[in-house]
Amino acid sequence: MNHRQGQRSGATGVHHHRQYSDQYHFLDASSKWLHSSSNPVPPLQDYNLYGGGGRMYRNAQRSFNEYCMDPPTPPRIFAVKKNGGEDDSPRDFSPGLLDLHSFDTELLPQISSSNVYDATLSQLTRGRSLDDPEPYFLGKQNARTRAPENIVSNNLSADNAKSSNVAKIKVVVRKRPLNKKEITKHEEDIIETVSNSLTVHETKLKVDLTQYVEKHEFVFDAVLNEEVTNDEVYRETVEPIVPIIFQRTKATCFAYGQTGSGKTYTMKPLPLKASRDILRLMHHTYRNQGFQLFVSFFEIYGGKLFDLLNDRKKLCMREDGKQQVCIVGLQEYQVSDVETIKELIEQGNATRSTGTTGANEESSRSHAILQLAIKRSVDGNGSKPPRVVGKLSFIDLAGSERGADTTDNDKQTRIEGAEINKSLLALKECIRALDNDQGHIPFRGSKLTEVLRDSFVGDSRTVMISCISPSSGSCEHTLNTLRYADRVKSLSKGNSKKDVLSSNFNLKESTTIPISSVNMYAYEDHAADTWPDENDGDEFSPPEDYCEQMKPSWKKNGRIESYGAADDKLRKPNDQIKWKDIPKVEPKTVHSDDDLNALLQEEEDLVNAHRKQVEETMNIVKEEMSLLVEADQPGNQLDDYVARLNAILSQKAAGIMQLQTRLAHFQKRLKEHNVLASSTGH
Ligand SMILES: Nc1ncnc2c1ncn2[C@@H]1O[C@H](COP(=O)(O)OP(=O)(O)OP(=O)(O)O)[C@@H](O)[C@H]1O
Repeated sequence: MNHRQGQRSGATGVHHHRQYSDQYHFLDASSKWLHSSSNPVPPLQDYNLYGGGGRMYRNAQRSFNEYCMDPPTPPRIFAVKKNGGEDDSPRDFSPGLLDLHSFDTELLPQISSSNVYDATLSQLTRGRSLDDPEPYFLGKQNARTRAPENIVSNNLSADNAKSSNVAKIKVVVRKRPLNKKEITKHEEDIIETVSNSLTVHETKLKVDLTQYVEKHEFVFDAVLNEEVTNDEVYRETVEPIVPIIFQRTKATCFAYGQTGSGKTYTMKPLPLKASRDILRLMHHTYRNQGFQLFVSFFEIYGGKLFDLLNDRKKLCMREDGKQQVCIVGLQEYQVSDVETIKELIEQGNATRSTGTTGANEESSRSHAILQLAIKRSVDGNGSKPPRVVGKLSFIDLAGSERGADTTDNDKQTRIEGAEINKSLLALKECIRALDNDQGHIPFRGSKLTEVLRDSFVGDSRTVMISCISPSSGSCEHTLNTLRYADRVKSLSKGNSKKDVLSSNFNLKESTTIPISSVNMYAYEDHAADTWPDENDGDEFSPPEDYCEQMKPSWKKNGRIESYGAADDKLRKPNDQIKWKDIPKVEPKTVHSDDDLNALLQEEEDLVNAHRKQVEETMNIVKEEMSLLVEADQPGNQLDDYVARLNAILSQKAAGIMQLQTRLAHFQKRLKEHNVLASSTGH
């Protein structure tokens, strides 16, 4: 019997503590009490009380995360106040707290958040216990009638809390407000959000030119509407993963969406907010434990790496004997205050290559990766270089709409677009593999996924923020973005079909990738610690002939094509196309990296051919419409009508046949991969 069990007595397993002041930890709405240095968090002991609802809940969750990183002892009782308080909104608890839910003590809903502190800590520090009847703040007696060991055995150890509290893949959608341009053009807001679901109201035309609205409903882990602030975005996305990177967990968070949808607006503040929290943890929770924070920032352009904090020095990526990826020569800065981090981020952003698209003047055209690495000295006296404990990288990958425009005459722009599309395809494969705990991760599909290699192995987390524009003019892109997000979400185990409530599309299972740009925040590797020396090797110089310093030529010559034109050309594929015939690509389909590359290329070709076919179909439909109008006119020429209709139908049939042939070929390739992958055990 351990110390804790020894403290229990009676048939109900009730605790009897009489020295309360240092035995309770209260997590209330008042973050000043929780986090201020003048009022440090008391050591967590037997009882922990969490408030629920709105800000109080989030603070509770944050503190819970912190606590679970390094609990002195497993907690005994968690009290959760829910469905009440200031915002009075019922809330679901996150998986981590859900575990606690069945063991909680519910506080009376009428106790407001601001009163919880008074109603709890002040009571208990005055000598009352949760064991004592205290109707003032205890609603139900759950905690006092449940055996404490149930709580201990229900995943409240640090490790379990770590893995259960933050979902492996989280998909969040953020809708931005209509901008001035859209308002001037009288574009409508077609996105309706309710809780974690959203509906796209797509206006469509029938053949007789009458309008109708098609609704597309989606459900995600969270849907953030136009009123949600960047602070709230942070709390919903990155904040929960900050504490776990102290425990060797890798996290990937990326924003995805068409140009101008708000990716940069959404992602830009996140690294700084994360740094602030990391430093706070280092200075308080992990004070004197030897943790250090390092910042690095680089970009991938045209498959090459450039250091954004070192005069755009060209970098090289190498793999060590353990297949750890490292970026040779990447400059890392040790930081201990938020101001310095801010300056570094600004410096990197200013160095980053951006270009102007028709839709967004500040459009980014490369993938930028900002890393926050947490390291720790193992020997305590600083004689050995610190080793990486965890890293959180913030990646901004953008500009792929230009790749979508197949009519783009600018070769450079087309190459950029193709590279980004390739990244998206490869990323999807990696996330698939990640969520299926596959041994083989197809990270070689693109430079981006190669760099992110370590994000896809071991205990890692992925957060994807899908940014969407609310305007009717962006409907096609918005649907593409949401389908991609939905596809990523459906990769989560047990999530497969139920996520789309009533989608009219069969595209969900298709092999298409929406053509949109991506911004990512991602975790990067521990590789710098293991290459070229297996044990430490934090600092190393690149081989001279390996990394020559040079400025990219596109810096002077690059130009960005107008994006707006592409908008009209992209249309949802005709529903009659038998997308449902396309087999679902299971993760096992990947055999080797070369195979994957070839497959990715074919997928891209198929998508391009499909797009072209849709464009042609649009033209044909226009022709058909005018033919119908003519046919309705008095005195029309029947022979002429029949001949033209014949020609149109033949043209349509030929286009469909062509695409079907290509599709059948691709299906065959997918099957081959599947067989190969199965036979080789991948
Ligand atoms: N949630 C929001 N609230 C207010 N303004 C927003 C929001 N999201 C985006 N904006 C504004 O919309 C414009 C475009 O946003 P942003 O530059 O973030 O787009 P992007 O998706 O990063 O585009 P690109 O892919 O071209 O880089 C900016 O002026 C930004 O300030």
